[in-house]
Amino acid sequence: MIQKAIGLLGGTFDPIHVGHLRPAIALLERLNLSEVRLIPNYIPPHKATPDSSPEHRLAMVQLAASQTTGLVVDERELKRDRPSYTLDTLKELRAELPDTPLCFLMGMDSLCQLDQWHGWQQLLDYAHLVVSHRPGWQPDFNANISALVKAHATSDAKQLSRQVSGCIYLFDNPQLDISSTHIRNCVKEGNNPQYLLPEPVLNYIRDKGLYQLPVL
Ligand SMILES: Nc1ncnc2c1ncn2[C@@H]1O[C@H](COP(=O)(O)OP(=O)(O)OP(=O)(O)O)[C@@H](O)[C@H]1O
Ligand SMILES: O=C(O)c1ccc[n+]([C@@H]2O[C@H](COP(=O)([O-])O)[C@@H](O)[C@H]2O)c1
Repeated sequence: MIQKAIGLLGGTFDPIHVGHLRPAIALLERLNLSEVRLIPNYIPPHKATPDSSPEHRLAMVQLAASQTTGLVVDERELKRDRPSYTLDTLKELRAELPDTPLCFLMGMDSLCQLDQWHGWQQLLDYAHLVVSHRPGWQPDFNANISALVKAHATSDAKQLSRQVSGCIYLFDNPQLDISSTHIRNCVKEGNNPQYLLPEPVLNYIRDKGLYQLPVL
């Protein structure tokens, strides 16, 4: 029997912010998910080395999750000493949860570049993709992504509970112009990023002196 769906939000989370958390909470409700797992990556496949260590990024994700019912932290990618390919994570989760719909959440920037991901054509064999709109990223896809969306898109949220994988759902979320890059730059420049991220996460950044420019 098919179980209640879960959400998966992978990210570098350097640091985690409201642009991650609001769509996660709204999708928990919209898709009637039993939980959303926040999955910090170890080595981001397509990004420069994060400014802060995996330990700090995990601690910030834990602080954010501890404030919100339904958000939990999944540390599995931090335990793999190699690039954090989503396909590997989804294969592991599918083996553990064969009857559970897996909804991999991402922003529109990620969907627009999905055909650069490792094994991208197999992702939908293991999970649904649930995509939040993000300022600066229009759904004007290249030929690969257009074909993928055309073959798999559904506007029926309930479809994601009826099958365990294989759908693309575009979420009509309010767009939040927030990024980790902007927050890191705010801190570096001595500006105040309050309200763009949870207060305990900002306190952690200040306590640990993260994202400060090196003193020359
Ligand atoms: N403001 C946002 N709205 C919608 N989705 C977002 C937003 N910010 C991040 N995401 C999504 O969350 C996931 C993890 O993002 P990530 O941790 O790389 O944050 P980021 O803000 O994009 O980081 P950076 O600025 O360092 O590139 C990605 O799928 C990304 O598209
Ligand atoms: O599997 C891949 O090739 C791949 C390529 C780029 C990003 N991802 C994953 O997508 C999520 C968001 O990535 P990022 O770089 O926006 O933090 C995170 O879980 C990454 O590990 C995965």
